[in-house]
Amino acid sequence: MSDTTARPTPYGARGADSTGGAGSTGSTALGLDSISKSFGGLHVLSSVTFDVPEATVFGIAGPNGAGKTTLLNLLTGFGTFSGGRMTIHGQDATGKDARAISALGVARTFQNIRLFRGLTVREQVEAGTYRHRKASLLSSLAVSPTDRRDRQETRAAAEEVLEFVGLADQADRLAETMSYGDQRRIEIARALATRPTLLMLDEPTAGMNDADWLPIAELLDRLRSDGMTVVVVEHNMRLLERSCDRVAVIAAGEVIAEDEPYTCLRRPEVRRAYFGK
Ligand SMILES: Nc1ncnc2c1ncn2[C@@H]1O[C@H](COP(=O)(O)OP(=O)(O)OP(=O)(O)O)[C@@H](O)[C@H]1O
Repeated sequence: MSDTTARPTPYGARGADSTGGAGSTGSTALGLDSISKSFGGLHVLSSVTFDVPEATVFGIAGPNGAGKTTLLNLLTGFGTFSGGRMTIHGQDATGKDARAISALGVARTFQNIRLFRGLTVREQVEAGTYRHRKASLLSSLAVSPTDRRDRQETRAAAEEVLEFVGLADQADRLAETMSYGDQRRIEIARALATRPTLLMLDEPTAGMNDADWLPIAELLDRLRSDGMTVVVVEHNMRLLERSCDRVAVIAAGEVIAEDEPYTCLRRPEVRRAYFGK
């Protein structure tokens, strides 16, 4: 793993170190070295090793039960490593909890949609800006004279993110009334509102039809153009091929292939893992 403190620009290329250009800087956003995880006697991950370069989209594929979500959980501070080492933007992040991982610039979405019931689209995203606000989440959601300025900043930040993901015109709708695809985009918007430099998405197109997943794929393209690093766990082969720079395939807890997507997904060992032949 390379050791670097270089940071990509946040989405929208507004970071102080912005070069205004797209594409990888050549340094490592996420480095995994021999990660393993067991639940009791059950070995779920064995010696998972790969590097994710900055400003790239990296796919993680594999059959059901392969260990993809377990890996994403470890990488975001949910659960303890049984072995191995992880770096984020060149810093050792092994064993850090979710709060510490978030402080390193990581945000994630979950396989099952986790939106707050009863909040509008805008409020869902405002909740994500909380990490950067002086006021508490509750007070920043309330309209009070004492924190009006903070409230305005929160609103502006949420609107900027909603514009970016194409949901600005839906901001005042209750999130639970939105389509499944839009709810997924709200989740991504909420993660982006934390201003991450490394975004991890767990099956962002699960259950979607073409009309829904293509906007997600286009969103990944724009995030990469703006310097974001994205790790995406996906079953959607078309998205993996279209949007990823590299893909790692995990089967039974081991990385069985890692390459650029077209080649990787056609390897015989990958076909065997998926189709048994
Ligand atoms: N907390 C846990 N305790 C025991 N076993 C677990 C736990 N979490 C996951 N597992 C097991 O680890 C294995 C990998 O599960 P995981 O959810 O990571 O797979 P996955 O590749 O994400 O699957 P899918 O594509 O279906 O979401 C499974 O056998 C699962 O039952």
